[in-house]
Amino acid sequence: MSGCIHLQGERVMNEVVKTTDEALDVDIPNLDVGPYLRAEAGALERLAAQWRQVCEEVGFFSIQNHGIDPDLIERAFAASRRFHSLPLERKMEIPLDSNNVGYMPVNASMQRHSQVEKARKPNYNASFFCKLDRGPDDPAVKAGLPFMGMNQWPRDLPGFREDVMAYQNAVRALGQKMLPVVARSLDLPQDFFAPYFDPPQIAHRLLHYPIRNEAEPEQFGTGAHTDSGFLTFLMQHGVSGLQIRRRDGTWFDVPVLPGRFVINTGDMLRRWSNDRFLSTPHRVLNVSAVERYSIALFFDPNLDQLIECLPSCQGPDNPPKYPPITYREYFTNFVNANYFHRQK
Ligand SMILES: O=C(O)CCC(=O)C(=O)O
Ligand SMILES: [Fe+2]
Repeated sequence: MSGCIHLQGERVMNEVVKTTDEALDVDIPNLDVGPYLRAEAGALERLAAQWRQVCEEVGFFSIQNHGIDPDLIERAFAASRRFHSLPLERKMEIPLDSNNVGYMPVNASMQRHSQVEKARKPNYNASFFCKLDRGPDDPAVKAGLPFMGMNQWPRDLPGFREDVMAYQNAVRALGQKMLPVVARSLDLPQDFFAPYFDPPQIAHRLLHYPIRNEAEPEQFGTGAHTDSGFLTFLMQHGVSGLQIRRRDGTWFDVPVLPGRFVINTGDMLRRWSNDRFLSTPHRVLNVSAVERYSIALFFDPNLDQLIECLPSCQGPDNPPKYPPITYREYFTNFVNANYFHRQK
């Protein structure tokens, strides 16, 4: 199987990918980021060319040789299992708050922001959300800036915060390292994105998909949607369920790729790039007989930066399609539409 995955990655790289449908016949494309991270000569430009192709044609891909310690990943999943195994009352001591951090039980959100298809049922996943771990003296916390407050941590769960934050810090650092690749893939100077991610807006989500009631049709763990931001780094853990929509409207089952991150590009990058990069619809259906765990880290621009059509994605024949917007405005609309606690 892994040979097959590798060959598929090469096929996608060596031939021109024509459509999402063709690209998604066996696997999502895979990019080896190792040579770039080792600073090998020419690796940045080679990776940027591959990155451009998969973002223009598929919007979803995996990466290998990303340098994140497998033990750290295991510890993060162990922490997630320990948290989600707590009694509901314990988890509800830290309910998802106005900054969108804390615990959200099943059936407490619905993909209403999505243009993909009309959501008919709430999402059947429970999630622990956290962001950058700001302290009480952080200027953003003191100023009460929305979505930039302090995290809510469960009591009496030794090591949970440490393991979750170690994972977040590692993936965040990887996100920062990918910025020059995204910049070069869009024909921009390497350091173009740096000021927009100083610091980034992080949403870190430990997802738990309980076993589904098979009698319930359309009981999606996560309904069809596109992600709101820039890059999503997803780690699955043994159990599949993620599906990507092909252009013909059929759904492709993403295999579980041990140790590899699945990366997808989100709405803000699509808009920033004047629709050059995709924000591909996806959903989760846990058809297995076991619970599913995944960890999503949304690596997004600073909320207060103005996102204006990139200079390399416009021209006389290709005027900007969207007015400038802050990520704060876009994200606030997204959260208000999708999360029930925002409607109270
Ligand atoms: O759990 C997954 O595999 C995907 C989750 C997802 O798409 C999301 O949280 O936006
Ligand atoms: Fe998503």
